[in-house]
Amino acid sequence: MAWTNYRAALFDLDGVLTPTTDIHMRAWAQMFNDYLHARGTDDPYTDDDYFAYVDGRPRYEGVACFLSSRHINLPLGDSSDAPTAETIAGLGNRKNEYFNQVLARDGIAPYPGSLHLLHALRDLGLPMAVVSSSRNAEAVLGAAGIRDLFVTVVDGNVSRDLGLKGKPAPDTFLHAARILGVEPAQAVVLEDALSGVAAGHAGDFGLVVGVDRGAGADALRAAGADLVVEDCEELLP
Ligand SMILES: O=P(O)(O)OC[C@H]1O[C@@H](O)[C@H](O)[C@@H](O)[C@@H]1O
Repeated sequence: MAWTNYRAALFDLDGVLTPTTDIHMRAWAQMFNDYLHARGTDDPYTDDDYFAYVDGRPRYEGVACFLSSRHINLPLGDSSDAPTAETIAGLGNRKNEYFNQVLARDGIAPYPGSLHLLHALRDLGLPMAVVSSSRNAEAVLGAAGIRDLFVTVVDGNVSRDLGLKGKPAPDTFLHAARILGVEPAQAVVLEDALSGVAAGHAGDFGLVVGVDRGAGADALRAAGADLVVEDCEELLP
């Protein structure tokens, strides 16, 4: 990987730097299946639903996208909704409780290959940012002990405060590139979610790397990945 051709690296977090996708996936499955069961629906929520409708999107957009695939219409509600509320925000908050319980109980460590790559890029002096839809990104980076490696973290909170469109729109990646002072063509985007790869592609970034943690190499390429790897270790300079 010729990193000297680029001036910045923009990393997605969940599934690229930390194995938090597994925690998110389990939390989503528990929440959606409990909810579908309570509605008396036979057709369960599956991992395929996660990759198609939820992965990489901001929390409430993931809820809305999945429910709409099942023709279930709920009011949006508000982020202050109780986790018991039958609203899009309430269901998202319910999932967030499960996520935080597991994070607090089990902690999180970065993928070893990702940590090697981060250290190698730091040694090259390449500025790095995290661009995550998650509103838990700072907590995950802190728990993983890697927050200091990044100039900036554009997460779900920053994006909400600035009114940026979430992935698959390119806005959050473009915002991070602006903070790092580079043109999109000079930056590499690293993503595991189809929505995130699509965001990198839409932003005309110099290189969009798909990290295949389950979405599938063909699907990542179809979403706009220029290169697909199974682990960030393959990207060492
Ligand atoms: O609910 P959070 O922590 O704000 O995260 C929103 C989304 O953030 C993304 O980074 C994850 O890939 C998704 O699984 C998650 O649903």
